[in-house]
Amino acid sequence: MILDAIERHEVKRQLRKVNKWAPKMREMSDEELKSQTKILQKQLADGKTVDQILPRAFAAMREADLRVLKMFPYDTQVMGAIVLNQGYIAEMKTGEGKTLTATLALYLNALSKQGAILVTPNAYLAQRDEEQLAPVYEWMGLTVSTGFPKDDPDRKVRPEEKRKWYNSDILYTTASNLAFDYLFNNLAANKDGQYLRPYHYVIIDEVDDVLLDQATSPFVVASAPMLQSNLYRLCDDFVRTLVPKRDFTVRRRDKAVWLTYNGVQRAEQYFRIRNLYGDESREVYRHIALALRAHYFMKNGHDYLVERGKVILLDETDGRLKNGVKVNTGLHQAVEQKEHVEITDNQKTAASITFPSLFSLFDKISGMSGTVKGDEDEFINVYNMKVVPIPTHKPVIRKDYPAKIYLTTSEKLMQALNDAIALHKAGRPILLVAGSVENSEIISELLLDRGIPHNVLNAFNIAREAAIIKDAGQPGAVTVATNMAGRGTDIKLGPGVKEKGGLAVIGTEMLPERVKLQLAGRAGRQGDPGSSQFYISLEDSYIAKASTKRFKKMYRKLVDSRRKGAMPKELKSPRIRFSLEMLKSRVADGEVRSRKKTNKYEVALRIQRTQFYKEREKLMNNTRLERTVGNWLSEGIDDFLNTQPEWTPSQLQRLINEHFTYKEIKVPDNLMYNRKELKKYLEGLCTDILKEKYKTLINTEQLNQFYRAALLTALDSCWTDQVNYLNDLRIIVEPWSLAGRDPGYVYQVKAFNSYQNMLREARKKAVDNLLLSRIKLNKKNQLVVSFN
Ligand SMILES: Nc1ncnc2c1ncn2[C@@H]1O[C@H](COP(=O)(O)OP(=O)(O)OP(=O)(O)O)[C@@H](O)[C@H]1O
Repeated sequence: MILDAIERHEVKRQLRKVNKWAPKMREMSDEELKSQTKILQKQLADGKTVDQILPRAFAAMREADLRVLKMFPYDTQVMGAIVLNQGYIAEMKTGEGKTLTATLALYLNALSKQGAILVTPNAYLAQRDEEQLAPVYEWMGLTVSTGFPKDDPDRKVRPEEKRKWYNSDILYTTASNLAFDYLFNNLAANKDGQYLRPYHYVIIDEVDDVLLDQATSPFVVASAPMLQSNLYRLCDDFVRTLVPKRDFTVRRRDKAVWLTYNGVQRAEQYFRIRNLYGDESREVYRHIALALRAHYFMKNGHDYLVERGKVILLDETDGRLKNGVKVNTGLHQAVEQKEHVEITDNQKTAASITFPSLFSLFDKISGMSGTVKGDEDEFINVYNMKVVPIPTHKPVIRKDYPAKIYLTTSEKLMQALNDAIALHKAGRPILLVAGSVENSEIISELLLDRGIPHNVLNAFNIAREAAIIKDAGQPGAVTVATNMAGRGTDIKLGPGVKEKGGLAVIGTEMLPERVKLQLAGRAGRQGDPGSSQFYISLEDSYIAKASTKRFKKMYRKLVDSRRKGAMPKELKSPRIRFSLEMLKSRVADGEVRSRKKTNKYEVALRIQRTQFYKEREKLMNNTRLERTVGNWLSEGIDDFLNTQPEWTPSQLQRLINEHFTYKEIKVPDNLMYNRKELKKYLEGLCTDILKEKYKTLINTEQLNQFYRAALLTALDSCWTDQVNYLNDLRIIVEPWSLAGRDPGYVYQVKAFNSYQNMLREARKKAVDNLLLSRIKLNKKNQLVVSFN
């Protein structure tokens, strides 16, 4: 509390300073105002700190916002921006104008010419914000860009173009584009393929979505397809024979499912294996776990769609299609098997990163959102970010009615529809929110039956999103949407709508608290009137997923009384309301636990990734690799020789033909078969083979190029295996808890050892690449290397 007070005091002190500058900025001509950018940049160059120039910079940008965008950031918005500059989270209610708030903090932090990035949860918002705000940044002499092609998001982009984006002073992008670019930048074969500069400052818009809700899905870059495993089919068949409870246990709250003793025995019989938990059955166990997850946690129309023979995953929090996200390697394939569609190639993970790891790479990170209340502790503990609440500019007058609860889905929908239609007849625009794509279509049909014209916004018609939102605030407009129309969507009210009571948000499903608040927040923005009303049934999927024995008992009792007829449709008992609250908080706790678990696992990967990328970067920038090559060869040879205590001539011959040269080599008869002599001989052999290769090359630059390609290829392929191993390891260590051991601990030990092994493997692979590769020059005298 005391800290909060100090914080508030500091924010107010800065705000006063900004306001003091305001009249001076107002008097300036446009040219004088624009020249502030150069003046402030010079002040920074002369040694002033960002905090010292904040008042003048904010005041200048604020005046620019007024002149160019015709909006003057309110005091509350300046306060929000001060918090953003401190590297904290500004908690600003929905509709308070976070988009405009960010302009101040981005401008200030871009002045040092190291780049300032604003991350939004989806491309629609990034593009909308960039287009709206580019005029003011450019007016002030800064460059701005989006971090993806605006014409066609799927267009392949060359490194030069990306470099231009990332060199802009200000960049608007999505967290997933940022993650992919980071991974690809670090997979580049040479400097020309890279485009990133060190990360400086980032504002994460809707920070709870990015750092909490999406914290557990890793972003994955895939490489060569793995051999398709028929284990998907076998395990799918097997899982269909299992009986819940007897053979396996499902714990929905943290999405865990495991075989019981009985289930393990059945598996061992079915697959004719001795020990399901043994190393040799690792893959069988993993595929059974995947099949169980596909069957018990992934629901068609909710978690994924099957469209034209393809399974497409849906984002749980915002109902959008997930691009490139794999929930867990292999789950996608397990779902495809369950749905009997063609199984896509399961690709090997070449690189992967989670958002928390990605953002830990920035010098300064800040965030904003309207729904961070209740998660302050997690932000402080995990990210060291304080949450600072910002007052609203005008009081919020939106009416949030308590949820109406029903027994069945159809009762709930009928009531929601009746109420919606009444409001529609009164001329208010309605946003009718469905819990899934499937339900949005059902609601749409019901509306059609009643002759109510409306728009539908779901993952199927994302292309029309901007147009649909534009109409959504007109008098009498009805928009049916999944929770895609949540975060960030700004519905502008049409003429006369305020007088009629503003936008009415009608939710038709029980939702996690933050998603619900975001949806309600589409109405009553900027002090406008508006309302929100949610309709819940005890059959909602949120409830089904989290239900307990006690809850189910209560449900059955209610069904009984309903049969007897004596019950009103709306359930008003405080006990039911209370049980639902309990259920909600249990789900939230489960999510916190699951994030903790993921973060714990991610730590090992994060440390290894940083270390690996550092090594890789060093190799890539080294222009004289002879010494490194010499060391790697020497270590690689040691590793080969260490694989057995004694060597016979025929074994040595085989080693040479497998890893050194395909040619017939005559090993001298007088060679002593001890380690020292063998190593000396093999090193000599390496030198000869390499010398032979050099003859093809024309200069030392080409030699270095060859070395680099050989070593990087070796490192990358071993790293790919390592990332896949770590991914699999998460599932594999789970049964250790049955043996009373902490799976997290087992994971860390195994992960650490495997990194050392990977480095050794890379040395050996490098020997192969250096010696067994074929090199030639093409017609333009460029080097062409082919590895096996
Ligand atoms: N200072 C201002 N003066 C006038 N209008 C403003 C001002 N600031 C914001 N607005 C308007 O308020 C509306 C809401 O702003 P915005 O969409 O940025 O809110 P938000 O805080 O991002 O909401 P959400 O939490 O839903 O993402 C927009 O229409 C914007 O143009």
